[in-house]
Amino acid sequence: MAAISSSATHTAAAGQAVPLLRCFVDGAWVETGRSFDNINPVNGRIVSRVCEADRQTVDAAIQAARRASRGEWGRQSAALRAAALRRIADGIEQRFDDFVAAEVADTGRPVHQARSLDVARGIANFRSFADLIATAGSEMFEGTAADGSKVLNYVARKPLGVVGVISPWNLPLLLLTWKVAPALAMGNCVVAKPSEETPSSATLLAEVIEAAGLPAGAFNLVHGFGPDSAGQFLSTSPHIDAITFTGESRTGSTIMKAAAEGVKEVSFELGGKNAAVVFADADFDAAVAGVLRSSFTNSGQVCLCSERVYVERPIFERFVAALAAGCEQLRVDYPDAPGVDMGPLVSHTHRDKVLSYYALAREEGATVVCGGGVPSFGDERDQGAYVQPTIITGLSDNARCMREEIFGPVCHVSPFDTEDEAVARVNDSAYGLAGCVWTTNLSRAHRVAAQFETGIVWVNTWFTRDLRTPFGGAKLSGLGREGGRYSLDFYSEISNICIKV
Ligand SMILES: NC(=O)c1ccc[n+]([C@@H]2O[C@H](COP(=O)([O-])OP(=O)(O)OC[C@H]3O[C@@H](n4cnc5c(N)ncnc54)[C@H](O)[C@@H]3O)[C@@H](O)[C@H]2O)c1
Ligand SMILES: O=C/C=C/C=C(\O)C(=O)O
Repeated sequence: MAAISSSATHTAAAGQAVPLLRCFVDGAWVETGRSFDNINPVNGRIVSRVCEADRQTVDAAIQAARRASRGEWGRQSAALRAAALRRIADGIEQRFDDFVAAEVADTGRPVHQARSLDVARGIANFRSFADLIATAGSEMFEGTAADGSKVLNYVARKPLGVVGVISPWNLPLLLLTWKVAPALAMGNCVVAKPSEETPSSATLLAEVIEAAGLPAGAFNLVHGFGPDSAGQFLSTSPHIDAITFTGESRTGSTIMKAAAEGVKEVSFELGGKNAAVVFADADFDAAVAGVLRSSFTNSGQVCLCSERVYVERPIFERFVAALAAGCEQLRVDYPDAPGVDMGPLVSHTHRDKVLSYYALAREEGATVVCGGGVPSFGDERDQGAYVQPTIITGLSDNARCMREEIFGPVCHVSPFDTEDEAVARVNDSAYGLAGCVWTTNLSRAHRVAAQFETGIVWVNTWFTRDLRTPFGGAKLSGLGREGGRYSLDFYSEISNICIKV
């Protein structure tokens, strides 16, 4: 288990001592009257106990952030804020193994993924926004007043003030820092509420930010759940200036209703039902490997994963056979097992949701090409939240399994005959987050990608990220874009100043 130095000790029901993860408010570690178990999904054992922030604790965090936003942090120069972000990045790097252990304990993901993706991106997120604010200029327009004298118009960016950050459990550190880094970079103060499923790396982040010497109140961490808990207390508070949220679309809708009350700025990264389209002219082996990655990475618990795969008919049977062969070779195992490809789902609750879709697929008439159940290990992992990676075919596009986000290691493969048919079927979705196109025809790549009603399209690759680009979804998949200057715009109050020279 990670060395979470800020934790106290809790005696669990079975009598064993486990860490008690605390909230971080106004520069102090705070215990609250209520707490909840944090469970390791590999074996169902308790990892730690977590303090649940009540309304008073959340309000205290918001008030501390407000004081700090009126203090030095909000007035810091961009150079000093960039230096602070770099200290945070360095602090994560120095405790790299602690962060890896935290992510693995909470999620059961492969250690190699926690190293190469989750923690690496936590560092990169802070460094990329430090670099950006250190070099980002602003706009200036020269003009002429009515009396003929010269006027200068320039754009000024000021902090919004207090930003609420609510993040999900699937890529805990990556997604929390993807919001916290730009929010702090732009001089805001933050109250962060990580998912109740994954509190450990967020707690370590608070330790690193504390050690980096940011003023008390600049960053606050409140643990808890959504409804009637810290998430709701934060998102409905009239004393925050903006809310940035990543999670399910229906949760986003709930938060948006609350934000409407005070006309709060919102940025939403929500659900998806992403499609991959494989043309007959694709590099066959690359497409098979790419769809295996885009369907089963992180046990399918990535918002960008392909749950719908459309394959041009001439190669459909061969592609399904090759994909199934690859799926059956995926190693489902302990996080540190040699060659492990996939760990458990994040919780028993989520496993039951995914298994309910495996059952629904059968009810809707699907053919289960491989997987479709729960692996049997004959050891403690049978008390974990493992499911088999699964491929299904044979459903109509109107089936629930083709329209609802499952968020597990499963994809449905359908044949198509024409490019226009493929595009129409991809876009026939309430979601619009990401898409993938596999083809060696350059004109077709550009033509098809431009027609996807999604915020992101990858061609002959997947989840390749340039942090300067706009990231976000259309339709039910989100509101706004973050990344590069798009984040600077969201996390700033932008004003125009006109000076008669
Ligand atoms: N678009 C993206 O970039 C992106 C990235 C990752 C995950 N996601 C989506 O997130 C979902 C999985 O994450 P999840 O299960 O944690 O989502 P979720 O909506 O259940 O919870 C997300 C966060 O919101 C909090 N929350 C829940 N209800 C709330 C409420 N009423 N008020 C305030 N806060 C509330 C939770 O405690 C958690 O911290 C999937 O739909 C996935 O597609 C999207
Ligand atoms: O599960 C969704 C993954 C989101 C990834 C990002 O937000 C990113 O790569 O910046």
